[in-house]
Amino acid sequence: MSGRRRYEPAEREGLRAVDRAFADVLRRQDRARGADPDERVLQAAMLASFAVGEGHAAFDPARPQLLIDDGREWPDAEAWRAALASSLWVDAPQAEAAADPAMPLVLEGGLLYLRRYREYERRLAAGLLRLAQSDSARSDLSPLTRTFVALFPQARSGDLQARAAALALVRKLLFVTGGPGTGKTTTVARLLALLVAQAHVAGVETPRIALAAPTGRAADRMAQSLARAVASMRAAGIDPVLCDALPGEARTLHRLLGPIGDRPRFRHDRDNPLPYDVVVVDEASMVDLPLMCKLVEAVPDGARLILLGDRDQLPSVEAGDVLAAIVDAAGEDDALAAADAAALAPLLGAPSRRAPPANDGEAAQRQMSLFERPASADSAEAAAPASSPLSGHRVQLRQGYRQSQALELAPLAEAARLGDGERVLALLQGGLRGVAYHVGATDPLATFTRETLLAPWRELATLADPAVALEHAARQRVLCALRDGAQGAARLNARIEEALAGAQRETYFHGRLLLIAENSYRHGLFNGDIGVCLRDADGAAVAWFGGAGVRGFHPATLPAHTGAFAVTVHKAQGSEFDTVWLQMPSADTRVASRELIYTAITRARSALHVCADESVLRAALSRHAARVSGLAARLRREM
Ligand SMILES: Nc1ncnc2c1ncn2[C@@H]1O[C@H](COP(=O)(O)OP(=O)(O)OP(=O)(O)O)[C@@H](O)[C@H]1O
Repeated sequence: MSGRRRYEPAEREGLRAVDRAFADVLRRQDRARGADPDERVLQAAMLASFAVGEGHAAFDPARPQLLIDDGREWPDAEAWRAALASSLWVDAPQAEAAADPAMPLVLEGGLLYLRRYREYERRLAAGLLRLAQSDSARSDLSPLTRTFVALFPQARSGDLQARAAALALVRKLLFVTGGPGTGKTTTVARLLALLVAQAHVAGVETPRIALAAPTGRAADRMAQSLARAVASMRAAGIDPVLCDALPGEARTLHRLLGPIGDRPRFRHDRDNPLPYDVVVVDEASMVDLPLMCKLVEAVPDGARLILLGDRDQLPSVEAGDVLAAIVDAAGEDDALAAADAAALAPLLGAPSRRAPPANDGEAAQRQMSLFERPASADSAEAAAPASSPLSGHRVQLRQGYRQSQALELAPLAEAARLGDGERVLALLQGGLRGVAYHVGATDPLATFTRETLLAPWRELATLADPAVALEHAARQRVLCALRDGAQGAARLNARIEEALAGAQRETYFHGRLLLIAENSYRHGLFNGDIGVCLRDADGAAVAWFGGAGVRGFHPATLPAHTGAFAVTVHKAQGSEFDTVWLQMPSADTRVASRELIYTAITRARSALHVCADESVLRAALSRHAARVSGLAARLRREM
């Protein structure tokens, strides 16, 4: 949304003024109509408001400690829910019905929602189920076999990338998930070429394809990765007609949906859907509940939505843990259902020769499930649960392909993903190529690391060419768990600036890195965009940004921005850097989680420095960035 800033994590243990004001309004209205306010209801109302600020979709009366963990006594969850159920402020609509707009709160599935967020969740679930239930009519896929084999030579040996692409032919809704470098973009390039080929075989128009991502930076990366994937398809001899049909640019989701000034509504919605046949969204873990709802509603009937992402990354800063909820609803298992296996057999390989005739139902099912198991690492998987409408809509890519000679990241990322603190510490202490562990370090500017940290930025300050400086600007970042505090991004950034340019520095000194903190369509600058300040020959400061060409701005005209030598891990989502310094706080904080550490370390391309106390790392790795949400239950139709 133009002009809106993203909330960043701060160490905050108390309700906000806005949460108290909400309860005060309800209290005054209770009194105005002569009723005695029920303090348990008002307290829950405050917590429901606070919960949204903390990234939850709702407040769970059984888990108030997720929000405020100061040892206080809380009401009994069932008694609390009973009080809420009898309150005039709380609606309890049927699962698929809209809540009463006169009621500010909704109690559903044991969770207390602000009505607006309950509606986002309900509408999102309805939108996803609409797409999931409108799968393509089954057609004979044999005419695509030759193209498919050219695109996926490993298809018949259980290649999950091939499976994802094949499923896209029969699904209107598909989630392709996997860690960094597992080939999500590569798969999508090939999958899109396959969809184009399918249209050509069917004699229908080439599908209109849109690529989008939550931030400008992520959209740029998506476009670049896709361009590389298309170049490698051309080199492999894929039909140039298919390659030419793929889009060359990716947009932010806001741009795709079409903002209307600063209003929260978009030009494209259910009544005015997007003019595309295929919409692909990268970095889906960063998309929050309201935006995902608006996106899904804007996808027209009959069009495809393909979401790419890594569910182990931090959830969106704002409310909702949407990708994780979707993946939970789809089930961890991605074995092919029998009907899909049969439909995709011309591409992925025929069912076993021992397969019985198709009319032998039960036996066919048994035989098919032998065939369906992927030949890869997942052969131990159980059959896909048939219960969820989303099962069979997700493929999890598991093999990492991005090899770095310099950085041995994979075992560390895997241990962090699993929250295995002992293994992470053993790996860090044992020494991994490209990884430096500064045990107990609370300050990357301390003498023994100071010059290593500052050297790349001192070099940046010697550059004059904006394009070269911008390329250099992406090389190194300090990533912090928090924005505030001694090890927070704000203070560290200021100290790095002082170390580079002195206490008396000008605000826009030569070589200063900038981070845009809000979307501005007027400038074509977006939350998360990184720029660099350079002084021209006359000493005037110009802030340079990449994206659609190299563009210079007078710093005074920029939208809200901060320094960018040190940023929060949240702000770094969707970006990669040659060198990452992860600075953990000196004491444990509930903001630090395994998802935060996993996200931070997987931003590194060739070098990683970890500055952390062992106990802080252990505590963070033992914690999930848990979010309260009813989305998975709604998608499984359990709510
Ligand atoms: N099947 C494959 N065989 C060989 N190399 C592959 C394969 N799939 C992907 N790669 C290579 O692995 C690298 C990472 O691929 P890609 O960018 O598609 O991954 P990604 O999952 O989209 O990464 P990210 O999470 O960073 O966006 C690329 O260099 C790509 O060429």
